[in-house]
Parts: sequence; C-alpha cells; structure tokens
Amino acid sequence: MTTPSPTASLSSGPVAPPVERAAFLLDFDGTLVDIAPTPASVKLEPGLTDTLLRLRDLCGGALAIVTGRPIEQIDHFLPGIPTAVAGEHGLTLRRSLDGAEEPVTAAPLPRDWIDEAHTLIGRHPDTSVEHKKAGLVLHYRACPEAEEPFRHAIETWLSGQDVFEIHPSKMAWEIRLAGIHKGKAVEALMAQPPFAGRVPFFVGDDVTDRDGISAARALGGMGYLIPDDFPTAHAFRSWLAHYVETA
Ligand SMILES: O=P(O)(O)OC[C@H]1O[C@H](O[C@H]2O[C@H](CO)[C@@H](O)[C@H](O)[C@H]2O)[C@H](O)[C@@H](O)[C@@H]1O
Repeated sequence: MTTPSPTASLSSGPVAPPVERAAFLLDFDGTLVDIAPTPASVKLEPGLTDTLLRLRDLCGGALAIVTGRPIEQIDHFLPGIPTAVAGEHGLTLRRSLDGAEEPVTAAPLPRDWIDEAHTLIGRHPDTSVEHKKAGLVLHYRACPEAEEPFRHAIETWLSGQDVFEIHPSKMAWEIRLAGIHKGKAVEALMAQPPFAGRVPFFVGDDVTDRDGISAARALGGMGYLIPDDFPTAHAFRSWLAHYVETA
C-alpha cells in the first residue's frame, strides 16, 4: 500500500480530520500491534510510542485505546500513553491518565464454567484461558483443532441464560456480558472532555471493532477496518506516523 495522504479524498484512501479537531479511538491487538502467538508476546514497533505521544499532544489529549483486553494490560504495554482506556470491549472505562476506573457492576462468571474451562485447556495442548472481570477467553491459536470443542463447550454453558454471550475472536472464543460492545465505549468517551466536540476517528481489525466503527461514523466521524481500509496493521501504523509527522 502506498501511504495515503491524510488529506486525500475518501476515494483515494482513508482520511482523518484535521488533528486539532480529531479524537482518536484506536484498537490494540491487530491494529497498534501485530497479532502474536500469545496475548503476552505482542511487541510494540519501534517509534509507535513516540507517534502516539505526539498524536496525544496534537489532538488535545483526545486519544483512547478501545480494546477487548483488561485496562491493566494496556497500562503494561502502553504505560502513561493514551489519555483514556476502554477495556473488555467497553465494559470498563478509565477516562484520564490519573483517574480511576469507573465502577462496574458485573455478574460474576459461574464458578463451574471457570473450572470446566481449565479442565478443557488441560485436554488441548498449548491452549489457554484468559480471565476478565466479567468473562473469559479460550485461546486456541497454537491448537486449531480445539476450536470446535471450545465453541461447543461455551455454547453448552451459555444455553438457557441471557446474561452472557459468546463472541468469536481471532483464534479464540470469548464469553462476555450480553449487550457490551465497543460502540457504547465510543459513545461514552465522546460524551466528555477531551473527546466531546471533536470528530471521532476509530480504527480496528476485528468483529468487535465493527461496533466502534459504526458508532464513530454515526457521530459524524470516520471508522476504518483493517484489512478493508488499511491492508495491514503495519500499513495503518505507517499511515498514522505520516499523519502525525505532517500535521
Ligand atoms: O480489542 P483488541 O485490542 O483487538 O483485543 C482483542 C483480543 O486480543 C487479544 O487476543 C488476540 O490477540 C493475541 C495477541 O496477538 C493473540 O495471541 C490471540 O490469538 C488473539 O485472540 C486478547 O488476548 C483478548 O483479551 C482481546 O479480547
């Protein structure tokens, strides 16, 4: 992909608003970092931290990460960088660098599902279970044959209740609270400073990001999906670095 100019028309590639009027709402895995064999092994490309810090300054602090991960994982990988973080697909929210996470009332995951999840990964080598506040993820990237047994198990646990839902992720199945999605996180962020009054610009790569994209567009902004709008996560990051350098 040739790096499109941020000021190019839509027909020639993605565009962003002028940086002084924009709010940036960015996904993490598959967008700011490439997909890696395990959640812990993602790597930040050289220069990304500087790009994000410069972006945050240019847009008056209106930089948020909107992720499926718990907020503390973003603090680990991007310490002190985004102003706000929406975690667990929008279940959790911290609006400022020095602020506290907003309180969440979430139904606890039934203990027997957690126990069965651990039994299940014990039967499939190199699989793992990731725990979240109100959900869990069964990862099978290194053991693709576990996809169907994992999906079947989760669907069995979820049958007959409507508090939790199953969501497909990249080489993983996730249980999360019904009705939680990234679109709500975008709306909540855009309702308050430093985001309010700006034009939202959302980029993501996954099924879960489509809600964020729709919300950004509904609020008069832009939403882009990798690989439809940027061919790869690396191409998006190159575009972002160019946008920041030329702003
Ligand atoms: O919303 P995101 O920031 O894109 O997070 C989505 C999920 O990402 C993580 O899992 C995925 O990325 C891992 C690292 O590249 C990869 O090993 C795994 O196979 C992917 O499913 C994360 O672990 C999940 O909690 C997020 O929901």
